[in-house]
Amino acid sequence: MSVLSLDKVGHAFFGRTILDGIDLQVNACEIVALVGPSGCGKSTLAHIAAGLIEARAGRIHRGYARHAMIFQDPALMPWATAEANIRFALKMAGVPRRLHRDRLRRVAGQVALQPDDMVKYPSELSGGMKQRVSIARALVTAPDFIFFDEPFTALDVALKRRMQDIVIAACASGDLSGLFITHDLMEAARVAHRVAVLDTRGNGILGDRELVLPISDRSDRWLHDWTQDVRRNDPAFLHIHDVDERQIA
Ligand SMILES: Nc1ncnc2c1ncn2[C@@H]1O[C@H](COP(=O)(O)OP(=O)(O)OP(=O)(O)O)[C@@H](O)[C@H]1O
Repeated sequence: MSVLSLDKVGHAFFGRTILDGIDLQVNACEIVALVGPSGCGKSTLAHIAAGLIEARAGRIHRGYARHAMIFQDPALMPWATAEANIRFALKMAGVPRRLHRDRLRRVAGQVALQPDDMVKYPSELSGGMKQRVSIARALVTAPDFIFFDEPFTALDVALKRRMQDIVIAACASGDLSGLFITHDLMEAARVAHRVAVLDTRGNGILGDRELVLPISDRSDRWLHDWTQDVRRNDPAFLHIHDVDERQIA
């Protein structure tokens, strides 16, 4: 059963078509990664799917109860501690105050934030710690769907891996579904059950591939072989590269 369904979605900015004829489904308890080169419209599509932008064309059906979003920029309130930032999400979600302490403790454990970290302000936290707070802020409201908009693109390789592990563990422990936007095929293969490819010019979904091996069983070797295989043998994936052209411009 699909919990998110995009039907012939299209969008334009100032008369320039960015997305056209996008059909995409995410099923219950499924993480779908959407890959494509920089500028092809992935973030715009995620924002449309999450309801932040109204699509110019097509239909969107959301069958989940509550969603959360994790962006590349953690966008924490600078005047509030890590704990206050996370607690704010609880208040916005209308979670009764008596449940806050328990929820905060649990989510801090999930993202490995220590009590010392929780009382720090964003300016006192490293990039990785800020992203942990942002993941905690998303998880604390107990969403059943998460939109990930290139959340780990700015992080170094080791940190990126740790963050992916947090996401993988969180998804495995709950009935979570999600749409994970990334231009990094290896990341997509690491966190998702299915990888869909957006056309370079946002002109439809070129194809998608199911990853049958359980996420917890995917070794680095397996991930490497899978990405090489789809790049070489699946026409939909031919234009996907691990390198983000913005970094080599
Ligand atoms: N608010 C906006 N106004 C005008 N043009 C926009 C706006 N947001 C995005 N665009 C344009 O739409 C196109 C798609 O942008 P989008 O950010 O969705 O792509 P992306 O695939 O997520 O790229 P990246 O991987 O670099 O984040 C780009 O050409 C971008 O310049």
